[in-house]
Amino acid sequence: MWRIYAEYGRENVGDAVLGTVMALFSRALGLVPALVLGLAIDAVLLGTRPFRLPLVPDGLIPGTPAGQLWFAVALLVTATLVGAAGSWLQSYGWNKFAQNIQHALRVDTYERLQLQDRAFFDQSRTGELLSVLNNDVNQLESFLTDGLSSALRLLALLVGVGLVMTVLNPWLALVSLAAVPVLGVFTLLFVRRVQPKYARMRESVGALNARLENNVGGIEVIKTEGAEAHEVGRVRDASRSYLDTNWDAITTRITFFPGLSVLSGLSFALTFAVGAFWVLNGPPWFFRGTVSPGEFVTFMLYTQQFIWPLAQFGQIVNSYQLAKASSERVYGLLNADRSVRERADPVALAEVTGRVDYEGVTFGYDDAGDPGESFLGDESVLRDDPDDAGESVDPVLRDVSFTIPAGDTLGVVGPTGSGKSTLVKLLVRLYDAGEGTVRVDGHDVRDLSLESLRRAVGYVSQEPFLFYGTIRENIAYGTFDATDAAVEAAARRAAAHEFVENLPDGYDTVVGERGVRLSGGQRQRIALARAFLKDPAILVLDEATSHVDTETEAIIQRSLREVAADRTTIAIAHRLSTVKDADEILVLEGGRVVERGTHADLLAMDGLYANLWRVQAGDFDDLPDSFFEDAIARRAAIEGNATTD
Ligand SMILES: Nc1ncnc2c1ncn2[C@@H]1O[C@H](COP(=O)(O)OP(=O)(O)OP(=O)(O)O)[C@@H](O)[C@H]1O
Repeated sequence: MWRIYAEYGRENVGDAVLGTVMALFSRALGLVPALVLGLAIDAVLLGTRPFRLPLVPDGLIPGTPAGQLWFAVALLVTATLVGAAGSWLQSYGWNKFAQNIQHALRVDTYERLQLQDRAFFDQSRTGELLSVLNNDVNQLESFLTDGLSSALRLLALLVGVGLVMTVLNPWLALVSLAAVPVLGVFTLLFVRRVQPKYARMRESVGALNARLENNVGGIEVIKTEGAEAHEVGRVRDASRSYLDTNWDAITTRITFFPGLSVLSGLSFALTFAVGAFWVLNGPPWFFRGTVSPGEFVTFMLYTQQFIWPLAQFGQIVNSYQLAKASSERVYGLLNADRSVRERADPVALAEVTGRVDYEGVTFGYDDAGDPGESFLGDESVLRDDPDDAGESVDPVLRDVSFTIPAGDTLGVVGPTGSGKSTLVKLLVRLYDAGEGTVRVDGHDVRDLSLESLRRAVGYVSQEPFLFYGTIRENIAYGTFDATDAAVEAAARRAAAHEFVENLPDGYDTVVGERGVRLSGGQRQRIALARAFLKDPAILVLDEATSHVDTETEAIIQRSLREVAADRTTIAIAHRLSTVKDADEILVLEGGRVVERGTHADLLAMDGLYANLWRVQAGDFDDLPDSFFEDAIARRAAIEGNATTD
């Protein structure tokens, strides 16, 4: 928590100083009424001491009792009004301080989150991340606004009122101040008990958010599977877990506050008893001196000002503990380690020719960061099944080597789960290869600046993501300064222009969250248009046309021939006709390159590719029995693998 003050407080220190000065000022003014009241009783009503006030010249004080009374009233009113203005400025300063810090922290945390590698997101639950970015950052508000200012006010009180009380009557002050160490010990006990409870409570908020976010995202499956009751049960469990952890913290907290009040009340009663005895019978025990009724009233009012805020100390400690639990989660995210990092002095690719080399590349998803480590520590609820954490899985790519000369097209085919998508994810460094090297234009991708690497590569994934917004915004995503004409030209190439034109608002049609208002094939064409508009040196198409009908695909293929003519292209496809004209085709099986060559070479080899080609041509009769046996074995291997993932 203190780190937040150190790192973010500096820029907003002016607001904090304003808040603090005003807090102390209004607190000091708060001392005036009691002093004036006690003086008025003794000087005006009882006439036992002269009407004199510290810091006020005697010349200003009226000589008659009536004048003194009105003077006292005027002082009371002025102190109240000026105190209120001071307290407004205090709130203004501290609220501004808190809001600005939260804003900066939220943006920094998001920026840091964006830098995380893909493996981090694979291991994290979206709802949990949102919970940290939102709930935990917001949770800091109460302490940032009030915590430090209240603590400072309290300190000023302890010192200020304590001093005044000591000056007024040191013996009686001793009786009142005796409560301080007792309350301190009591508070310490509370902190020890409540701190782990708050940490658990914040975790269960995260888990509940993750569950809710997951369910809203998966609403279609929930409905089509008729799983509503099942999901209500799971949400109930997550909510119950939050309720239980929160209730546990609440019961501790609600015992603490009355406990503090009792201790404060006892201390107040003790001071009253000793003081009243003193007024009536003279000093008790070894105490010395006299106490007038007016002094006694002043003293009791100060004691009240001193004791009850001490009880409020509990509130500060409580909001500190809550904020601490949240700040630990925020810093957990800010400090989370990354495996994909940029070198200190990365090479920026300027003129990209587009040569790509893979050299002995081996990769397994357990290379991509230890799934057992979470940014929230061991007790994280990020993983559904923590027992699986850290389990080693077989490499997904094994010793893969190939070269794509600049401007060539590489087709990648192979059975499902053979590692095709993984292969291209290493090119854009969504993950880093465990062994071996991936090079672009002769540079190891790990030496390149991520910005220049990703600018050089246009990547259309299997399930493209569209943002909530218009079609135009989605196509121009990443090429934010594109003109409308360029957007339209890219859409034409991706065979998207016609359907976009037929939408009610054309390019200004809002696609809904994740593009839900479009069909899968339409989404793919928007993503293709996005890549065409980016005009990268290397184009990666991962099943980029799998959802479009064959007729539309033919149109896209015609454009692609033109688009791919002068740039390096990697095309992954199940539909072999898509890659038939590639300069080279790699056939992956179980993460290994098992065949390579042109379409004609591969047919001539009469291996896996030739058999897959027969399958797609519908020539099942020409397939050897070994093809089916291998396919069944492959399925079993993939499914076996999936259960250990
Ligand atoms: N994020 C991930 N974490 C762990 N394992 C993964 C992850 N993504 C993929 N895998 C596993 O890696 C293997 C290869 O997956 P990949 O997506 O590269 O295959 P693919 O050949 O592209 O399959 P498809 O043709 O079905 O798209 C699969 O066994 C898959 O279960």
